[in-house]
Amino acid sequence: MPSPKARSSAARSGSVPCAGGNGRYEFVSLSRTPPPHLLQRQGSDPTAARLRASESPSRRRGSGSSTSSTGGQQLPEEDCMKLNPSFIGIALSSLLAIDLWLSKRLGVCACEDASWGSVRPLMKLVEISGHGIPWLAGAVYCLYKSDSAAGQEVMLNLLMALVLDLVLVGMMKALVRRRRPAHNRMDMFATFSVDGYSFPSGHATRAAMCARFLLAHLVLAAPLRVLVLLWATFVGFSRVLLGRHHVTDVTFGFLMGYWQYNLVEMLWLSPVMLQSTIGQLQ
Ligand SMILES: CC(C)=CCC/C(C)=C/COP(=O)(O)O
Repeated sequence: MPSPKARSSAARSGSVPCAGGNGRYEFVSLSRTPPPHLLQRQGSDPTAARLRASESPSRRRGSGSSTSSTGGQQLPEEDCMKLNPSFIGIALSSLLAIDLWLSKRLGVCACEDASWGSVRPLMKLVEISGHGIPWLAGAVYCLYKSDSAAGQEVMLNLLMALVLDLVLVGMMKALVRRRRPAHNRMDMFATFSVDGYSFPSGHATRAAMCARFLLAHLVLAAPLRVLVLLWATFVGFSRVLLGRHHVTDVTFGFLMGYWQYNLVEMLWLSPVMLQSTIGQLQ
């Protein structure tokens, strides 16, 4: 084994330890060509293979073939590329790291002992206001109580939008399978199995979609319109404060909910269409 002193001087000079044939470690400079006896051994050494793979692309291209052939052993080019992180890969992992860090810092109501733990009950009320069950129950109740055809049409489409949202978010969660933040306590009421996953936030999609729906189909005074927008924003923000979601889950949830409303408009069920569909079924 190399002494700590040897290890630190190796780190300074950019060299790495390699196991020699007699079991001892020898140091090879990354910037200089290794001696011939080490070149031969690198062919079967995984550390050396990793080093070759992380060589600069210009040096690899210089070999003029589709395989790397340092030390006499052929290494497929695609293997080298997998080990070489792309710019997009680095950008994505940096974004992910910032997301994790920010979400953890903002999760100030994640439990009672957290810095804003005392407002957790209030945040849970906001959570319920964006939950699927009160919205579904409210839409069914209004549909039942509505005595105008126009009112029934709007409520029927709100019901369709809410079901569509549950299906699309469920599919997306099952596809992405991102875990919820580690600091989340899974004490949410009435969840589906996919709600164990984090991406995207179902509350954020519902809040964005329902806000657009209400603003488009309910004649509301200006202060109420502002209140609807504030409610939707707060529902999304409370997901991160409660520690339920990462920031990116909520951001994507808002975008998805906004887009879902366009889909609802495209699929809009009109009484005429419903009557003709029912007529065709009979
Ligand atoms: C049981 C019904 C009808 C809906 C489930 C609603 C729910 C719990 C969604 C999860 O939301 P987040 O993804 O924002 O945590």
